[in-house]
Amino acid sequence: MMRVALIGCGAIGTSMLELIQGDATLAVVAIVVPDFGVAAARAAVATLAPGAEVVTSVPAAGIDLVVEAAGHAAIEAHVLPALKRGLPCIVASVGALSAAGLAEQLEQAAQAGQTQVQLIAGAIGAIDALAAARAGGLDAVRYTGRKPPQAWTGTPAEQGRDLATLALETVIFEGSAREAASLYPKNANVAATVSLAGLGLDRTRVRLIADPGVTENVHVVEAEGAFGSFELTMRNKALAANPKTSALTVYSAVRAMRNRVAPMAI
Ligand SMILES: NC(=O)C1=CN([C@@H]2O[C@H](COP(=O)(O)OP(=O)(O)OC[C@H]3O[C@@H](n4cnc5c(N)ncnc54)[C@H](OP(=O)(O)O)[C@@H]3O)[C@@H](O)[C@H]2O)C=CC1
Ligand SMILES: O=C([O-])CC(=O)C(=O)O
Repeated sequence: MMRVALIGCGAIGTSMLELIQGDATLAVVAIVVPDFGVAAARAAVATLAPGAEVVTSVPAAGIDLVVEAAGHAAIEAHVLPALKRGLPCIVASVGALSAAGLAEQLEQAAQAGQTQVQLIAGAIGAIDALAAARAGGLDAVRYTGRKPPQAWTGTPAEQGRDLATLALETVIFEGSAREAASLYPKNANVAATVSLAGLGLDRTRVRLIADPGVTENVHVVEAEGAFGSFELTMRNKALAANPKTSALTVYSAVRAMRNRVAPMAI
């Protein structure tokens, strides 16, 4: 039985707990949330993970794996120290690596702890193909993220426009994956993932679109290189608890956890 510390108890965290309830190979024994979130998290996990303690940092002992589903700030606060202590970590907030030096810090921490940090594919597919294609050389990688207007609330997309009354699809951002991930920390983790698997944060072109004509989170990746080319379109259903976040992110995190304990991984 693998003992897991889950960082974050929001839309992804609670859906993960629901999905792995009763899984004999995985036990979430600790749930890490900010100080002010402890009471709410205790209520939320009372039935989903009654054996888990709700804490404000990863416990010093009794943990085999750390799974982050909290947000960019949690990487520095919790993932870096856990790696240094030798705990393997699974990370959903891949966009955090857009911050200068953080990718290198994660690598150094994992080396110091003789462990590994795994960046999950999350809401996007074809990361395996893209990362493999990189070995042969990539020429161009473009990512387009299209979500309903309400998914962009609380972001710079609100500047100069009223998302609630948007009538036409509107490009709210065009630029590098690094800028996208840093300006839209809750909406453009996928941009960072695609770029880290492919041409890097600065050479991957990103477009983000608020579109009143869609109900799903639509992610498109176009890649060209020595391998040939591909175009991928994902039409992801969002989690009811958070319109910014695709349900596939939860399934991706659960897959990563199960692959750690399964006798055969795919
Ligand atoms: N790779 C991918 O494809 C995707 C990645 N993501 C990433 O996953 C993150 C979580 O998504 P989602 O669950 O929908 O978001 P929610 O806002 O629903 O939940 C976030 C949770 O994390 C907690 N939290 C926030 N900061 C910290 C911290 N420093 N330490 C511990 N816990 C913290 C929050 O606590 P409280 O409520 O008390 O503030 C809350 O419980 C996103 O911010 C994004 O970075 C999201 C979608 C796709
Ligand atoms: O869940 C999604 O559809 C994508 C997302 O929010 C992100 O990339 O941060």
